Amino acid sequence: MSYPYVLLSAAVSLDGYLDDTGPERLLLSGPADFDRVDEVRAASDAILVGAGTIRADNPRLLVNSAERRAARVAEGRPAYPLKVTVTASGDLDPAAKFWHTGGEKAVYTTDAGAERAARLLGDSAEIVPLGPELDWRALLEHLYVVHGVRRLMVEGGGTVHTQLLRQGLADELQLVLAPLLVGDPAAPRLFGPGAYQSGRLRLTETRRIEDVVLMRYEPTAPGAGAVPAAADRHWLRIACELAALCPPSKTAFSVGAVVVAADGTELARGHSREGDDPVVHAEEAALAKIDPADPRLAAATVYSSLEPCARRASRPAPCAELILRAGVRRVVTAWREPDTFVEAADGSGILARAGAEVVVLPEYEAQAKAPNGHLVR
Ligand SMILES: NC(=O)C1=CN([C@@H]2O[C@H](COP(=O)(O)OP(=O)(O)OC[C@H]3O[C@@H](n4cnc5c(N)ncnc54)[C@H](OP(=O)(O)O)[C@@H]3O)[C@@H](O)[C@H]2O)C=CC1
Ligand SMILES: Nc1c(N[C@@H]2O[C@H](COP(=O)(O)O)[C@@H](O)[C@H]2O)[nH]c(=O)[nH]c1=O
Repeated sequence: MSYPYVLLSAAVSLDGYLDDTGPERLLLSGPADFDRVDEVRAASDAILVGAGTIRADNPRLLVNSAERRAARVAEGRPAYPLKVTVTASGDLDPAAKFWHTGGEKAVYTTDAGAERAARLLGDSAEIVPLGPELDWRALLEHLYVVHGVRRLMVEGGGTVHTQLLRQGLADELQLVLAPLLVGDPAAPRLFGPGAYQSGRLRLTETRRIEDVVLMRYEPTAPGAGAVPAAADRHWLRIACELAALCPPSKTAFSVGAVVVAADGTELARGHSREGDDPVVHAEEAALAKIDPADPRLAAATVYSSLEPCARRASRPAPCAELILRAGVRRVVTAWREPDTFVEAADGSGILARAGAEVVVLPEYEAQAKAPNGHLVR
């Protein structure tokens, strides 16, 4: 399953509101920040808002800068990103600006919502029913596969942001804090109550833009079980970057590994042949840096650019076994082991038979293979 990179964008008041309850849209951003938003839009393949935002704001969601549109066209992309909305009711005003400005539009909805939306909108948008309920993963996969969307900007509102963050589907948050207070409990909030992934997000940037502050965050908590979260991709990418640091070898793979606790805390990382050990494997090196009594291991995830090994000549225990002994029960990898050194190595089988979950994210296979090009076809 491949999804676009999902960027949640919003401006909030000091007391955490997205808007007030007045009839006009509350301008939290200033001119320079709206221009930054325009730039982020121009770098996106699609922009999504919930039906509530269409009803409340009547937005156009355009790339306003002619230069940015021209640059998109010069790159062979449409002048405007695809505009996307979600609705369960299908209650969409056909006169809203959303349908009459910009480029292509798509509506993701339920089977029941699709009927009403089709009746109201005619052919002004593609209408995609996703079953009795709207499944966000199915929506993201459809955008990726059918519309070729690789970068999705989500511009709210709170109902939509809350679901994507809770389900571990947001790769990045870009929040602007505006120096004003709304103070009305009936106003919409950025994130609603409920169960989110645990732990702290990673702050990647802060930037003053006139009188507002842009804060960029990345969720860090691994997914649970077989279901990948956006942070799983981040950590697997790090494992692949570590693989590129390995001293080259003609007789062993170059692999990187990271061990991450359920709350997104990195416990250790390692790569093949690191330090003075010419045969150490990435997972072995990473696990050796963690106290075996660390209680976080039981709910941790091991990210390994290559499937953990099943058999070893140079050491008594293969990495699949070391992972199980450490108590880890979730592994995310990019690439199943080819027959180069061991016939039918099946580290995933060893792990799965012992009750561990093995998640393969094939979109990172090329990156995991890159430092091993001389060993595989
Ligand atoms: N400051 C900022 O940066 C921003 C502020 N805003 C503000 O936020 C407010 C709107 O936020 P909010 O009311 O939360 O609305 P949303 O834009 O999040 O839209 C919510 C609607 O989207 C549809 N929807 C959401 N999730 C699902 C799902 N899982 N399945 C099916 N349909 C779904 C439903 O539509 P339906 O009811 O049709 O079934 C739902 O009522 C406005 O006041 C707006 O001004 C919005 C964006 C950015
Ligand atoms: N009020 C507000 C935002 N609101 C967002 O901007 C959308 C309007 O887009 P457009 O009609 O194209 O100008 C609106 O629907 C909502 O998603 N965004 C921000 O960055 N800062 C703000 O202060």
